[in-house]
Amino acid sequence: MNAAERTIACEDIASHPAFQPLLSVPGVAVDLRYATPDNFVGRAVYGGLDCAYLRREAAEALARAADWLARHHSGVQLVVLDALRPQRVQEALWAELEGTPLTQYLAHPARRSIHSFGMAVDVTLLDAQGRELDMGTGFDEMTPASHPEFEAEQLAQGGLTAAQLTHRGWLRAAMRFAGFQTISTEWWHFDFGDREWVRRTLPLVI
Ligand SMILES: C[C@@H](N)C(=O)N[C@H](C)C(=O)O
Ligand SMILES: [Zn+2]
Repeated sequence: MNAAERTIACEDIASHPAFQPLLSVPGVAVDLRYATPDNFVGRAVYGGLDCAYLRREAAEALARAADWLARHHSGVQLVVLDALRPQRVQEALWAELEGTPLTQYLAHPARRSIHSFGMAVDVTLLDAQGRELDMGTGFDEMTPASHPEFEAEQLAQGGLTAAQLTHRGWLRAAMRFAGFQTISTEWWHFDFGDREWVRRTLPLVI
């Protein structure tokens, strides 16, 4: 397969059989922050693009995570903050942070984000009233308190509370049950499948 065959234009996703709309995933709310100015860039970076999709296998896994939550924490629901993110948007996000230490919170566009294959998702939890559960930091808050790897230290130092870590634990348990993997720097980010396999094998959405 050559490079052109291994890319899909975001504009063609709606009719592509490998992708599933997020709105069809049962038990999951959708609030794509990069489609609004409520993100670290401060403007809607998706423009007119419809990015509310995941690859089918990741969407099915998200439905399993939602089902696990419904069974274990009644009234608590997943809300998707970002999912499929075309390569052009990853490049725009990178340009915002380039030259700063905050690039540690982004996949380099040349290496490819798992989001750009439709195999990563940013999620948090809503309570029964539709309010976000307190996770200690907000989505894309690029500070040590957002790092799962520092949670024990943050708890000991009073930077995070036990309740906040309990909420993160519910989210992580649901997502891991469904087959997602965590990363060390962002509590909200989950990848589906082996990252290197995804990068080697799946078509990039541009
Ligand atoms: C920017 C942030 N929300 C994110 O998704 N980071 C990961 C690591 C990525 O860029 O793939
Ligand atoms: Zn992410």
